[in-house]
Amino acid sequence: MKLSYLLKGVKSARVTGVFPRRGLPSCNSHKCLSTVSTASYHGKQRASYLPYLILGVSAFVVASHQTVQNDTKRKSNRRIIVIEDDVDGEDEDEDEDNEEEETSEEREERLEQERQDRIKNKPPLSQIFNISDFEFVAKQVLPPGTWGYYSTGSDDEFTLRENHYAFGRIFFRPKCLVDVTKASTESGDIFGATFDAPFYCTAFAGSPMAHPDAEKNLILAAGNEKIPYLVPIQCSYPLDTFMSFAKPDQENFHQLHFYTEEQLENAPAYFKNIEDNYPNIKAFFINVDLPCLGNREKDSKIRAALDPSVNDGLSVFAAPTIKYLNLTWTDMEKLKNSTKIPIVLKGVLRKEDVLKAAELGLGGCLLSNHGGRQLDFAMPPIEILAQSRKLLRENGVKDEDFKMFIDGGIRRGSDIIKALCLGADAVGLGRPFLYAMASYGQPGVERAMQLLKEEMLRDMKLLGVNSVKELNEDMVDIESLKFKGISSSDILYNSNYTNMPPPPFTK
Ligand SMILES: Cc1cc2nc3c(=O)[nH]c(=O)nc-3n(C[C@H](O)[C@H](O)[C@H](O)COP(=O)(O)O)c2cc1C
Repeated sequence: MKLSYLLKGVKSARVTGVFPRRGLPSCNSHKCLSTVSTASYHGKQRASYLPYLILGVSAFVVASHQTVQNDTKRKSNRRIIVIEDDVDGEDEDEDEDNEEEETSEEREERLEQERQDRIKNKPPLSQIFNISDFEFVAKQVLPPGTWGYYSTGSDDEFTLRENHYAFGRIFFRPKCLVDVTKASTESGDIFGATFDAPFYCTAFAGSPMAHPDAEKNLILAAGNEKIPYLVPIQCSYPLDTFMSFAKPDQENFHQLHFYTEEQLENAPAYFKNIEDNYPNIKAFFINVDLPCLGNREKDSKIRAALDPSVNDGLSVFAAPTIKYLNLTWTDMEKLKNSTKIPIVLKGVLRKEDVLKAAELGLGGCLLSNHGGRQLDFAMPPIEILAQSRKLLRENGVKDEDFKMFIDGGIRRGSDIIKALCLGADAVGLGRPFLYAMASYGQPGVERAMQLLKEEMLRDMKLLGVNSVKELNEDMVDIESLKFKGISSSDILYNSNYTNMPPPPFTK
């Protein structure tokens, strides 16, 4: 294997999709994502990485030699081949020469061609076994600028990682000898609706960069799988067109945020329109986590590395200048009094605010840190959930009177079950469905939903429960939940452990 190959890794390309039809800044020039020079970026890094890499690999070879004599020769030979290839530098020089000769247009074309090849040769859906597989494929087929926008967290991304890792600190206490032949993932009652499973596709901007049909994939897949979709206010279709894609009996939620005082003043009229014309929208989820935008540094860095002159389109998402309306509890009370549809606060991050929302008579809270994209070091929602239900119950708020949702880092059926055990009525997933859509369109989103249902059902049976109603705190051990950032590593075990292979590309 050659160093040049290792360093090239994921290649970049020009964006081919269109950005929003409506409501969002246009990116039709594609310049914002005409990324282009991942290779030259990597190229620049090469010179400085090379000595370290050689030193590192050499040290590894020496260490292996001392510890495992018998096996050393074979192993080190393999490693040395890597080094010799690189130290020898023939291919490397050749590559560099080629790069020097290549104009930026040629490079752009080559990178785009390479991405198109990956799109053509992507693994069939039948090779996708879990949500991480979708992520792997999306990372390969999306232009790097788009990938950066989707995958970024804020600042150093502690919260982004903790969202997911927190689930790894909860363990199950399964019951044995239970008849689970009738187990079902069907949700409980959520604002008068029931679904095939208690998870939903959450609201996110930027779908048109993933697929030309954008959010249409999501609402159709959600309808076929009987899963709720949190229809985003930043949808790239006008609301009436978009809702016409839904099945007549398909029930959904609607996410809202406000940019201006005028929009806030017009909210009652907007609510009335929904009440009169879209009775299948069962709740409004209003953002309370957007007094300003988080510092999505990875996104900015990737774009800057790709093209320092880029200053339009997508950058507006990460720009500190974008202004949302600074809502307060007083606004929320007025909003609540202006509609019959239950209001859920999206982005609550402390149990005291959950109680306040319940006392205000709101419909529920969605514990969310925006997928780690707003305040870094905000707590993982699953941990706040464990505290919040307890506080609500202590204050006499019945579970059925106040709905709890969480999102962020949920990637497995077991994560969904853990959240239900700790008092969630349903959980939201964002990037998983975004990546499934980017890689495979509507069938991908449906497959992602099916996988989660299958995982949920299997785990419920293994837990010894038949329905989501039976999932409660007694089924989990959360002793370690509060110990954030701690990971134990069994080096011996890990050195023998083989990583799960990613889904194979056909070429
Ligand atoms: C690319 C992207 C765009 C998003 N845009 C919005 C948005 O416009 N409004 C909103 O309320 N949340 C938005 N979110 C946050 C999601 O609603 C949700 O909180 C988050 O994705 C959950 O984390 P997960 O991606 O780990 O599942 C966005 C998330 C992503 C990844």
